[in-house]
Amino acid sequence: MIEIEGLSKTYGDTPAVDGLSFTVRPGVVTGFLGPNGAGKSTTMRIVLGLDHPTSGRVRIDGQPYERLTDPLRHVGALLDAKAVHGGRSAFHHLLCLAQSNGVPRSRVHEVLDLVGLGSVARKRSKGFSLGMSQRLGIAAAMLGDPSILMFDEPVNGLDPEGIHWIRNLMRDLAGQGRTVFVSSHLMSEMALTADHLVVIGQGRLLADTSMSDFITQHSRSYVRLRSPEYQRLSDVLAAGGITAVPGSDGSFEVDDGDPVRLGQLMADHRLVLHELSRQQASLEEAFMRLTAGAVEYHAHPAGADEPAPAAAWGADWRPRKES
Ligand SMILES: Nc1ncnc2c1ncn2[C@@H]1O[C@H](COP(=O)(O)OP(=O)(O)OP(=O)(O)O)[C@@H](O)[C@H]1O
Repeated sequence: MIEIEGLSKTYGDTPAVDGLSFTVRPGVVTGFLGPNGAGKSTTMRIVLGLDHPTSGRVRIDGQPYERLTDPLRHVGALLDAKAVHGGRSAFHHLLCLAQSNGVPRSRVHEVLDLVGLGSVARKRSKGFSLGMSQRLGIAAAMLGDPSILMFDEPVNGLDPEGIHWIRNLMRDLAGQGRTVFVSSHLMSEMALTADHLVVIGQGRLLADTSMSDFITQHSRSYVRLRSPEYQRLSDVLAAGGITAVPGSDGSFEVDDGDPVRLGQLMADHRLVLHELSRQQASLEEAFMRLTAGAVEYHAHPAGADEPAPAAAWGADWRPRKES
């Protein structure tokens, strides 16, 4: 596992990471989320010993990275897909890594086939597309058959087939009992891939929880009802003591409503419904609500003189208490 304890990193006056503590466990895919500049890449670089923390410590299977013998056999990482010597072929790039980590040559062929680059193994990597470079980076991460894998934005540049492939790969790796730690800004993809989430903002920990708990705690859940008899629906709800707010398309929304109870109530009043559906916000909505106050970079709305105000949406929203 990866254990991070009281980690801080300051560049000049900029605190990139600020007192972070969390543990990434084996057997599940852990998503690492945060707005731009939140400190995700800095944290991952420190885990790999590529940067030194200002304070705090990181342990990989109980040891600091520098103490690992043949580190590629313990932890494989994809941080920057384009950080490859462009004059080298995919095969030679991987062979150099293999030789310096006591990995047999045969494994190079294995990982090239695994990521689908077997047919271009002898081509120089400078001609590779972003998606091909990502696949080469994933091959490098897998080279030492490590128990811990870290991927920084691995789906960046991949086509839909590639995205599907890496989603299954990460889930398979976790299913084999490995530790999989992955950052991405693609929330829909993260929702399908990760079981657990670590969310940071401005270098600080905002959440360390399961995917389902994160969505439940940081989003609104409600039941939507729609009927051709709008006024009768409103009256039946009010008579039943149910607080409902008008939604779009002539619907009503009942926060934390029970669809069974609502359906029975409507049946008792012989009211025709065109919709009775439970609505749960997406990971994207939950993420935006949680991090609204921790977003550093805001776009200027077209034609506006001022930038969009920080935390404009969701600023007054509070996470629900755990029951
Ligand atoms: N080498 C560096 N020198 C100075 N400042 C840095 C350096 N690396 C990162 N930073 C700063 O540290 C903060 C965190 O950056 P980091 O790249 O870790 O964030 P991130 O969460 O990975 O962002 P993104 O999602 O945009 O990739 C930012 O303010 C960034 O400008």
